[in-house]
Amino acid sequence: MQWDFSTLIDGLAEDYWFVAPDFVPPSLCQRLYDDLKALDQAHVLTEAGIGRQQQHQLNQQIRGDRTHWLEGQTAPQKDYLEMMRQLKDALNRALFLGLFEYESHYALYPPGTFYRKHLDSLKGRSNRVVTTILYLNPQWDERNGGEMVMYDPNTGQTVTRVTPQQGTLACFMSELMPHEVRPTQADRASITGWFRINASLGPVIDPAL
Ligand SMILES: O=C(O)CCC(=O)C(=O)O
Ligand SMILES: [Fe+2]
Repeated sequence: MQWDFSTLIDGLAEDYWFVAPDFVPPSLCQRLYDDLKALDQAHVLTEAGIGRQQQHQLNQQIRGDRTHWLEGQTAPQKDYLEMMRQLKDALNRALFLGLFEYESHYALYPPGTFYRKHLDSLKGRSNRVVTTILYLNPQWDERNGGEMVMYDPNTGQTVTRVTPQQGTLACFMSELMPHEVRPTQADRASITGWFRINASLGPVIDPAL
């Protein structure tokens, strides 16, 4: 299947962010959602940490989700990673971003959890360039909260509030757009991913986690 990313690319180029409901078809979303639920039932999701490796520290005050890296072990993961591969190529062709790879994880926020306002990439310190988030819950009830709120980097004003409804894709420049996950009152399921540039130093390459 060939995906058309022209509206996404225009939005990203103009505003540094893009959000579209029903961007990913329900059939693929539902297969991903079932895949995530099966992983959760198998108790393989891990509590998310802040930072990597040595700096990795659990911090429930900042974020409360459980995650699992997508590595293409199942058919729906393969299909989604193929879609993101096409998006990477389209972004590189249109915007010359030099994106090198895509790392992504399932995330499950249990009731009462959130992710405080943050940037996905600190200037000059990370190689995450573009963030993508696909929401997986069918029929999200707005009374459950759990919106993703994005802020203007200059004014701090709210730019958009995104309901985590199945099929909605959000996309933004990782270094620029502060955002947060408001407290959720129901299990909230998504796939967060980052397109990265290659931060290789000499012969040592820097693979995705
Ligand atoms: O799930 C979301 O809406 C955002 C998640 C997020 O900000 C992150 O994982 O860095
Ligand atoms: Fe984030």
